[in-house]
Amino acid sequence: MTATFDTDRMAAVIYGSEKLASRRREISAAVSRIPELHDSRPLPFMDRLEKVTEMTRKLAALNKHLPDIIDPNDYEEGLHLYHEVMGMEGHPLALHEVMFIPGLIGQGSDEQYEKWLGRARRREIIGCYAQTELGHGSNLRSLETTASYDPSTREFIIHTPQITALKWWPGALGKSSNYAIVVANLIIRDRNLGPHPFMVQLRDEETHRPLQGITVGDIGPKMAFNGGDNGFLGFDNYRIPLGNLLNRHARVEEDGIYVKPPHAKVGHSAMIRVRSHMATGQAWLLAHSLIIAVRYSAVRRQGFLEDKTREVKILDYQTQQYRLFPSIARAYAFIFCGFETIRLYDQLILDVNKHGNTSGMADLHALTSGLKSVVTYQTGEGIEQARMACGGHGYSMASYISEIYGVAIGGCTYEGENMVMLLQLARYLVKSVELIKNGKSKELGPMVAYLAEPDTQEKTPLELKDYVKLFQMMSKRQSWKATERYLKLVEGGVSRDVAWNKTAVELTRASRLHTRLYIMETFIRRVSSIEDMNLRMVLRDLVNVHVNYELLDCGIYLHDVSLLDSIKNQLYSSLHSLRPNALSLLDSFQFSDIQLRSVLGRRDGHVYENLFEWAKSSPLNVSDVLPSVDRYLRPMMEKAKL
Ligand SMILES: CCCCCCCCCCCCCCC/C=C/C(=O)SCCNC(=O)CCNC(=O)[C@H](O)C(C)(C)COP(=O)(O)OP(=O)(O)OC[C@H]1O[C@@H](n2cnc3c(N)ncnc32)[C@H](O)[C@@H]1OP(=O)(O)O
Ligand SMILES: Cc1cc2nc3c(=O)[nH]c(=O)nc-3n(C[C@H](O)[C@H](O)[C@H](O)COP(=O)(O)OP(=O)(O)OC[C@H]3O[C@@H](n4cnc5c(N)ncnc54)[C@H](O)[C@@H]3O)c2cc1C
Repeated sequence: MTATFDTDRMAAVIYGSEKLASRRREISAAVSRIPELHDSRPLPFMDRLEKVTEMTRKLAALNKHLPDIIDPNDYEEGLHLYHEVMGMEGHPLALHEVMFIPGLIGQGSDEQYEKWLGRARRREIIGCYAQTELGHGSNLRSLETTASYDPSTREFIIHTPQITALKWWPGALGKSSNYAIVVANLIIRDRNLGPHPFMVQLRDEETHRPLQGITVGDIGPKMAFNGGDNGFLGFDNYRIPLGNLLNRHARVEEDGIYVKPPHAKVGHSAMIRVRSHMATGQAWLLAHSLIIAVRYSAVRRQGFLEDKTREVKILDYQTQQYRLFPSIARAYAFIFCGFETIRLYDQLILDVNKHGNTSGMADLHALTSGLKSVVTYQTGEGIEQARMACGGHGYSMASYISEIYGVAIGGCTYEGENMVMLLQLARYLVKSVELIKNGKSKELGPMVAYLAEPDTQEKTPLELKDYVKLFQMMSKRQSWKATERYLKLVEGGVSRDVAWNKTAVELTRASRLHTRLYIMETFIRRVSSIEDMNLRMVLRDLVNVHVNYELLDCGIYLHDVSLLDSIKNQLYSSLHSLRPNALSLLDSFQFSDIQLRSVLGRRDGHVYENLFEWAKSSPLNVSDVLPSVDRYLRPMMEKAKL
């Protein structure tokens, strides 16, 4: 089937500009010409140590070739080059670019930039972000690592009081990093001033051996990210200079006077940054799995429809389309709302760092808390459907989908466990409803203004604005329902914390609906702004799949469920309309075969030949008879014959 649009033009929409889309193609082509940058053999055949070694080898090779391939100051080009060469299984710089440098930029003073930023950017030093501990990840107020100020030497003494205080999980901490931003409780004269970020050297810059007073290592294999070295870290009264508290916002004077930051949570900026970027990151992961599944579904033939002389492509089955197409729509929706969220984050950082204006922090915190939770969960769902859509071959590592799944669902946990983050957004929604109840609707931010709208009669949606209206109504009702349930318990004498816990499931439902509404609205807004009519029409088909699917999926929140019948019919017809363009919508992401690392999803479509070659290359097939057969199996069978 031929598509009705040009994939290069769609790539420009996906990546935000024609220039970046074409630079991505050039970068992929450049990488394909440099064998040193390719995996030396398929990653799924490697054990953990081999993977870590392979990632480190490629990283060093990449560092060498990088200036010939990209403009080192261009973040987007760099990101693409990294994804192409390093893939998604982790590497020594994984946290350096994502949290260490941004953490330093967000929290460090100009003087501290002078000291560490250039060195970090040149990769003279490698850093990570060490916050989570063995005993606590979500509840930052209970972190146990301390940084006690000693005015006599103008030093902080960093200490791990017990095993639960060991830092645990930080990416690239175990074996690669020689520096870390360590989040520890600042203690001055026995007063605990809460978690603050400190720049800490962990290893000797010459020998790479841990410094005296530091215990550091790898935490072992994980569901994914096994090319990376997530680590543990302990401190035994380890001293660092006063100047190592990252002090753009909070300061300690030499005599121990504490100067507090303009907002209590301004030190969380590195986390907010990652959360703001997660919607686009997860969209790429979802798109990775979908292109594998859709390419395969366009090759695989199984069973018959009308024509009994030729089996049908499995992509023509309505169930296959229902399984895959709503996720294609979500991948696009996540990208568009992701870009919008990144813009909001960039604006906030400018406001905070340049003008000391922190007024936008609560809004962005609420938004990104909900967004990271909904997007990671739905991405996981979509990838798992993509795997099942490939039948048995999806289960093989040749598809690479299980690796993508493992990486993606890590996002449900890191940067704030999803339930915990949904409850953060819920605090914002409850406060908003309380404002309305107290006659202060004018104080509502634009994203929650709909919570004050009166209920109207539900009617079959005909235009996109009708879908938005219905979604707003469902979301509003759930926010009100959850808030009223919570307030009733409080009014009945239950403590706020217990009342909150007794309402928590309803609160998370409200957060999900609010976030899904935001995703839907940004998707519609972006598609409506596209000038190229050809592209806009295709994306409009995708939006149709999205709005109908989302509404059906949330149908239990409607009062009049009879509406669902017509929505179902609209969904089935929009799936059918999308079929000719489904593959090209994913080809528009322009992932190279090198980047995809999937035998099943290669561009050439020679699925069976490629699978057979892959199987033959299995290390188990190096000899016809394995030593384990000689050692155990044959003697066992011989014995049975006696
Ligand atoms: C193309 C190919 C693609 C390939 C892609 C490959 C992708 C792979 C990507 C890999 C990247 C991997 C990177 C992973 C890195 C992971 C790193 C980490 O996980 S770092 C550790 C992260 N940890 C967390 O996120 C911890 C979660 N917990 C918290 O954030 C907080 O504790 C909390 C938000 C749950 C609560 O905060 P707390 O400080 O305890 O606040 P209070 O309860 O006291 O609340 C008071 C008040 O403040 C508000 N609040 C909280 N945080 C913020 C904030 N940041 N900004 C503004 N306001 C905030 C909170 O809501 C309360 O408000 P109130 O008005 O009182 O209701
Ligand atoms: C792949 C990966 C990479 C990571 N990288 C880093 C890193 O680079 N640096 C770093 O510092 N950390 C990192 N982490 C750690 C990560 O940030 C934490 O695991 C995460 O914040 C969750 O904390 P936790 O593990 O303590 O879970 P817990 O908080 O113990 O969660 C366990 C369960 O308890 C529930 N729960 C907890 N609190 C509440 C509550 N208040 N209300 C309701 N339910 C609750 C949760 O919903 C969850 O179901 C990484 C983790 C992973 C998986």
